Amino acid sequence: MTRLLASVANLDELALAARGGADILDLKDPKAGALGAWAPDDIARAVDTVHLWPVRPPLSATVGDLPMEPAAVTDRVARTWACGVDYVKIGLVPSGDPAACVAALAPDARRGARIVAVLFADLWDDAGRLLPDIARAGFAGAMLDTAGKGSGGLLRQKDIGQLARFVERARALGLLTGLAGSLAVRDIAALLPLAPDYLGFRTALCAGADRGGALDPAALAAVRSAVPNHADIA
Ligand SMILES: O=C[C@H](O)COP(=O)(O)O
Repeated sequence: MTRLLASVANLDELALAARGGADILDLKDPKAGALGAWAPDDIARAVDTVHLWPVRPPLSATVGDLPMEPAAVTDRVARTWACGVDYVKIGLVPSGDPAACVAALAPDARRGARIVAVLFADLWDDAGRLLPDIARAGFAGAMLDTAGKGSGGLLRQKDIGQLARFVERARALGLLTGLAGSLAVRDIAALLPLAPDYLGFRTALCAGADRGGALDPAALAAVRSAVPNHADIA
């Protein structure tokens, strides 16, 4: 079953996205880059907020667009995980040493941190190349997204066959799988047959598809109605 991940920029949007039926709430500052991070205090506040709700959707948090230096990456992932989220998303880019960063995170994963690697379809020729390392390091999942939000979106960067191979390869390695990257409502029907664990959205949830603008409940409702709701089906 494919779930809907909604990236939210603040606590108001966190509540709006939950009310709108998002399955995974992703704490991200869209104005601060592809993986713009919330401040740690705000992440902790979001964790406290959802703990008061009768039904608590999983929370993920991004760590910012970091250079591929093991010390920087491990520090940010550990600090974000310590805030109490369910998943920490870390972007991997081909410059620097992404493989060393993945290996350096293995001890955190062994201690229980659920880490999701975000690979960027517009930066990696073979986005699946690092998947075996990611699985070996004990990451919880891997997703494909786009770094350049003006790059036309995921389906402009990779064709359906390439996306299917990425999802299959990650799944075969035991990883949760996600797809994102300026996805629009019209893209959803083509992606659902690949059965990723989740599809991620920010741009499509905002009025006028303005990623830095506010989350629009009507836009979220349109996305929600295109991604079958597992709660309705169950
Ligand atoms: O993780 C999901 C992303 O926040 C998607 O953002 P986007 O739809 O603006 O590419």
